Amino acid sequence: MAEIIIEGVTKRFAAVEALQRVDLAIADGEFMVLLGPSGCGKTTLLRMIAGLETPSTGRILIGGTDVTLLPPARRDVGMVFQNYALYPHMTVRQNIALGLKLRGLDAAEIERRIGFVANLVQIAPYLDRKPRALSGGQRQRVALARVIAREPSVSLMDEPLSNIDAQLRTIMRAELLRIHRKVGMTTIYVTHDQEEAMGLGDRITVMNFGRVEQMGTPDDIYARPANAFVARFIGAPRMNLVRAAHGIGRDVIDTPSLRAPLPPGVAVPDDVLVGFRGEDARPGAAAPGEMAIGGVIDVVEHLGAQIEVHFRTADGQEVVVRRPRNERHWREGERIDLAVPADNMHLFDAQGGAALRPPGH
Ligand SMILES: Nc1ncnc2c1ncn2[C@@H]1O[C@H](COP(=O)(O)OP(=O)(O)OP(=O)(O)O)[C@@H](O)[C@H]1O
Repeated sequence: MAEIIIEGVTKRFAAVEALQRVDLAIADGEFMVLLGPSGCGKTTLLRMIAGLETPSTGRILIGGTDVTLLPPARRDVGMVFQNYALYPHMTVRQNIALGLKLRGLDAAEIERRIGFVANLVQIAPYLDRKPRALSGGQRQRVALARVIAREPSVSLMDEPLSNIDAQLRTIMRAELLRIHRKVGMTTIYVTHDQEEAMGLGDRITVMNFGRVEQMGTPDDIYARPANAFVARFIGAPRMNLVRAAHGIGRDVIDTPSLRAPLPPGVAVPDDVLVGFRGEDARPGAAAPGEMAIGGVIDVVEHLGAQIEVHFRTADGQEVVVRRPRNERHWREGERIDLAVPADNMHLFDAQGGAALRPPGH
């Protein structure tokens, strides 16, 4: 069992509080993604799980053992870094074999494991090459192979695909998932790329300023963001957040930009952000119970299968919608009404950013 528990972990570097009381539980065999903007503390948290940093306060447990003060070598974790960290003077085979020799495995077992991982990540033809004779993607696979061959119960990955071109990255992402399904080790994967996070994670932990903003399945985080930060960070294009600082009635918000029904049972303050995703707004009049929003088309961008249309609402706020290519002709300068189903509407407190939901949701 390699369940990982992070309990009240903080980390201070002089004046910087890199992590502020982080609590997390990662299940055995889970693929957990740590996602957040640059500087939010993802790498610091990963390095603490690896044993390369010590928490200022709190505890870390791996498989039920308190490892907070254990050195990296005694934690049974493998780490894949952004820069691969392969030994340049050794062949691929020697790079993979090194850690296995250090663990005292015999030659036959080392050969067996090299054969297995080379097959798994498809590097068999390159086993006798040095890293410099490999492409970025091939080096990446070697770095992965090296970790998998050790059979650690936990594997930690820090932006391992960031140096790979976009096309190969998509292939590698699918490969990572395939390998994870086969090998099943508990994996923690750091990225600032929300698309990568959505594609890979069984669950995602969204971080900001050293804090956990939300933890949940990709669908949870996409469909039920806990606050305005998560709503903006997940999804491309970003969720539209239209400010409504007045016009808030008992069961409807009515501003120059929009008219939106309020779900029953929600206590709504005087200053809210009304959120909806660009793909959930369709052109046309709102049916009863739907949200209506109007604006003038500012810019139209053709993206291939879809068209991204930027609007300006009556009170000057920007709204972006994404619609199928052939749905209609969008003319810059045209006035348009949009409708959003009530289920696709999100409400956030404009002050703290917390999602406003009826009790029990
Ligand atoms: N050794 C250190 N000394 C001082 N400050 C540090 C140290 N390591 C990290 N920090 C600070 O802690 C904060 C979190 O850094 P961290 O590297 O964990 O962020 P990150 O989310 O991984 O960012 P990125 O995506 O840019 O790698 C940052 O403000 C960083 O400057």
